[in-house]
Amino acid sequence: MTALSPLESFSKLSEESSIVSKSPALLAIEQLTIKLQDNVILSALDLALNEGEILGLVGASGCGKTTLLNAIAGFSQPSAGKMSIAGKILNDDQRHVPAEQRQVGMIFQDYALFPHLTVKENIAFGLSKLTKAEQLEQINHLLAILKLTDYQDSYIHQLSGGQQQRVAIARALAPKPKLLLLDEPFSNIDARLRNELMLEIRLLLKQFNMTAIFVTHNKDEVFTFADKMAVMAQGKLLQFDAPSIICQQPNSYQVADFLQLGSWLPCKINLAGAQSLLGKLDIENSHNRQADLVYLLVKPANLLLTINDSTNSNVNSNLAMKANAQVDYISVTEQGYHYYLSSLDDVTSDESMAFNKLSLYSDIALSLKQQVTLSIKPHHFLFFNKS
Ligand SMILES: Nc1ncnc2c1ncn2[C@@H]1O[C@H](COP(=O)(O)OP(=O)(O)OP(=O)(O)O)[C@@H](O)[C@H]1O
Repeated sequence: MTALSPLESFSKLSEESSIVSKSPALLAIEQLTIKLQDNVILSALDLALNEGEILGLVGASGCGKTTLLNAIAGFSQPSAGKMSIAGKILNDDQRHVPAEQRQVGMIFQDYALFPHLTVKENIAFGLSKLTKAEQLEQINHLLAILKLTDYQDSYIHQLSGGQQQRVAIARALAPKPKLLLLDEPFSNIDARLRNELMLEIRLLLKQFNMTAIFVTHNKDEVFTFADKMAVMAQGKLLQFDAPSIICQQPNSYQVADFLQLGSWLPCKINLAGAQSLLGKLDIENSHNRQADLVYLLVKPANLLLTINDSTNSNVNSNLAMKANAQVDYISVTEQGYHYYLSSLDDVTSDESMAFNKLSLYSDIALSLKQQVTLSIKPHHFLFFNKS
């Protein structure tokens, strides 16, 4: 996850906790269905965004993220559903407001800036309805806020990727849209600069109280940039909430698995608790949720590692414990060694309980195929059905 300073985390959390809806949604989408060449691409999708909120849209390739942006921008016509911005209906059974009348700005992945125009001329594009004096005032204001004044007469190829992106944002903000759509805005930015730029642009959008939706393949960008997160799969919205809530309480196996919130331990729940190859897990109300086979979401920090090595004095008390896992994969990361562990063949008679790719970070150096003992720290267990 992209690291935030404590202050940034605090301010982001305060913002997240204050996003409770008090006024009608700026963007309201109800039961939106889009068919392209007779294929249903978006299916009965509901979404509401308040003024000033930034939404990060994630989902596997082909799930319909760009199709949703295009529908909001007015580039494609829904086959059913209703959509409105600031109370103005854009689409319903009778209406389809054309793109140019929607007050929606769009920033494309490659920015689509005009190479033959200067920075200033690029920003002026779309301001033709204003007088020359009004245009100049608006352009100078944006140049100053986006720190582009010194580059106003430069051509696009003379700018860095980050500067080009700021021009694209200035051009999109110039006509004062009610909603800004950004398709993978950070994918062309050098990883080293990305975090800094995201925080800068987030602050800027907040200054304008701009409502925005951005598409990304990188969930870490959502944590840094967005107030809300929408997880999509196969044209449907799986979960929509603040990113911190989705991380702590994913609503399905699919969401937790897509966001890689942890790894999976098969368990069987009966009156005694949850049975797994890492021992019995005490859970509340297990009589309410007896289930054949469920999957426990295991965050790396909740796994405890014991080395099965008689020379290690720290683990003498555990010498009687039998190894239940082996190391399958090792990499070195900032958080220590990263291991994938799988269950040993002889620890279960039931294949369905076997685990693999349990993810664990540790400072202890292990070798491939080394046998270890794993256990789970007691915590609020999250179990999911796979289907
Ligand atoms: N013009 C079109 N005609 C028919 N099908 C289309 C058209 N455009 C997109 N699709 C299909 O719609 C589905 C969703 O595409 P879309 O581009 O919205 O996905 P995405 O989530 O943005 O993907 P990616 O993350 O790869 O950009 C895909 O299966 C795609 O093949």
